[in-house]
Amino acid sequence: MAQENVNVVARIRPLSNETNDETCIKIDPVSSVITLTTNEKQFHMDKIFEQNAPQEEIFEYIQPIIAAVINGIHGTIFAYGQTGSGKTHTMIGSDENHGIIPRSIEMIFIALNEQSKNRKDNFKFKISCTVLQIYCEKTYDLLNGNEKIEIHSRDILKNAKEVEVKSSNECMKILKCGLEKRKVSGTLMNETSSRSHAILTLTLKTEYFKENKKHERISRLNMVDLAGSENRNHTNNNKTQNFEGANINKSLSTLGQVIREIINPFPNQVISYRSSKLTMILRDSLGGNSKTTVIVNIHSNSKYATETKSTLNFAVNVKNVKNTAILQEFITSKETLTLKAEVQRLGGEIDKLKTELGKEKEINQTVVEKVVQLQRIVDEKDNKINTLENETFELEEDKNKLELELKKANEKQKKCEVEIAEMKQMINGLQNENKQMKEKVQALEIINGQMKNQRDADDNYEQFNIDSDCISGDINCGDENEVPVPTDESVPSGKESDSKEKEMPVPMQASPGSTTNQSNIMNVKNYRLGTEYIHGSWVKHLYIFDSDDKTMCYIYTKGSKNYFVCNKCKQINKGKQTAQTVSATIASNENGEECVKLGEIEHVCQRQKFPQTIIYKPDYKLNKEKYGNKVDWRLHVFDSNDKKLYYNYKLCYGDKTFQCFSCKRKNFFVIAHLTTDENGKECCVLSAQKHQCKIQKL
Ligand SMILES: Nc1ncnc2c1ncn2[C@@H]1O[C@H](COP(=O)(O)OP(=O)(O)OP(=O)(O)O)[C@@H](O)[C@H]1O
Repeated sequence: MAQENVNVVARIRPLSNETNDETCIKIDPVSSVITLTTNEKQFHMDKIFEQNAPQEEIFEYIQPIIAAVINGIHGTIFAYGQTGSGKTHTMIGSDENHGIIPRSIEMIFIALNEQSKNRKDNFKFKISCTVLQIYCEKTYDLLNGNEKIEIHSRDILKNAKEVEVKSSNECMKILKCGLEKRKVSGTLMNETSSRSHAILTLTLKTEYFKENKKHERISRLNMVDLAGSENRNHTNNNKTQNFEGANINKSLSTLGQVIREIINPFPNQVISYRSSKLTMILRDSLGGNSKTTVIVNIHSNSKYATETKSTLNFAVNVKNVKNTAILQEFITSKETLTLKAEVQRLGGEIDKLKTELGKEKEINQTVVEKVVQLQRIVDEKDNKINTLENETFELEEDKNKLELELKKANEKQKKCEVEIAEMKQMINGLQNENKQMKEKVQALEIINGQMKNQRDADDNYEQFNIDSDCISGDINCGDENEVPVPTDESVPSGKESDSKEKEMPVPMQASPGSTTNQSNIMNVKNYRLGTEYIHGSWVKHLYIFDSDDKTMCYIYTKGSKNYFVCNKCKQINKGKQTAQTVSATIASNENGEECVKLGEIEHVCQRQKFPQTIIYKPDYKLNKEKYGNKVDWRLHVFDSNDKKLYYNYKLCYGDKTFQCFSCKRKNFFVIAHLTTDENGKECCVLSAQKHQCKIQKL
């Protein structure tokens, strides 16, 4: 890879029709030397095209570069010179007189099409173009709506729009279209002065197969029409044009500086390509991988001698720049190609999958959004449920409170009902007591009447003898015929018998059980005449009471005549004649008062409790109760005060005799009878025996 210098061509434009039309240079076309007449300084060129040199001649000279590009080597052609010196004329020309660019394009298409047609190595080519302009140090893409772009330091055209072109005409159309947007304005020096640097780049991609290997060549041809340097003394520009001119000069000055650095580098010099956009773009063209031809356009009027000198200095400098143009060919084996194709196919599949993944992502996104939406709804429902639960909880608390209050109220009501029931019972009890008291009063009145009658009857009192047969008899077995059944006249009411001990008449004089031989005469309050229900009949009795504790002392049963026999003694002394004198008689004393006269025989039998109790409804209750499969009659006797169950009797001995359920085994005689008293009133007569079993609750 040999280095070669940048090829520098000078093109002298025809003199303008200005007053001073003398030239400031002398040309030696053979030695390609230009001499400045002002100082006789010589400038060596590679080629000099004089004023009348036609466009074809210029193009013919630069053709080798175009050919190199066609063959895979980068090439650059750019025109440098003062404003109005013929740069655009040289590079682009006119429709009638094409410059280098259209001719190069035409040549490239002709050559490649010909190769494509004639070669047998499967030759193919592809051409694309970009058109940029640098205006006031900013880069614009003329094929993309003159959009401003940034130059990429490594891949210059990375951000530029690259348009594939199939023919030279198409390419020229696109080129023209782009260049129409180029910044151009009329100046004193040039009616159509370019105010920007225009860079057209053609990228050629060719390929062919040789020995089963693919040969790919990628080369670029940069064709640059620079904006012209300006001398203010000659331009008479407006403010904008002056500003543009200053920028152009600065840019060209940087180009000159970079060239000087390339040809005269300091040790470890870093070439300042990055100092301007133009030098960045021309980096490969100056000191890099490119064949480069610089056309310096010279306006040779002596008036522009300074500009010409500057241009010639630039030409001399750039001529010293060395480039190393390398063939841009890439050879690929068949296997690599297969692999590349596979990679490409896989890349396609990856793209496809990416697209599908994108869709799936979209779907997932939608699902996620829906899930989020549903979650939001669930959260809202949860909140509502929580609120309702709280309300339910509060309502339940209220309900519990109310139930508690209701329960208390019910209990209070029950208590009140119980109290009312108790009050009613109490009232009933009191009413019963009242009734009983009334009955008692009535009975006492009857007794009083009877006593009065008795007193009258006993006025002719006669002494009696006790019937021994009667005494020896058993009350349970045989004397019932002899015992007179109580009558209305002789028997006090059952209620009287039911009287409690505290209500019993209190003895006034002699104590029962006295051992004196004298007959004991007792006042009326110490005895009472009554009846006792024995074995289905009422037996007349005489009760004699203790004076101290008011309990009954002795009980006498009506004898056969007008006297009474001690019922107890009769049993104790069964079969003995000693009991015959234990008798009592109702009589009158010497004062005419009713009294009881006891027999003279010592009375030794034990004292007895009041023998029986007569109870009226509702102090007892007859119930039909079921015990297992049996139906049984029960008699419940109640306390007269609180109506609690007193004793529980079970039916036995016929349909009207009941035996205590609790003490029936202990005491055979604890029985009750349902009967009528001597007044025909329904009543219950409790056993004469002492009832010792426990009082039961109902
Ligand atoms: N060799 C030439 N033969 C005939 N006419 C020429 C030649 N060179 C330049 N001209 C004419 O001179 C005028 C200015 O030329 P041109 O626009 O190419 O200059 P320029 O260097 O591009 O100027 P600027 O830098 O201001 O754009 C044009 O009218 C052009 O036709």
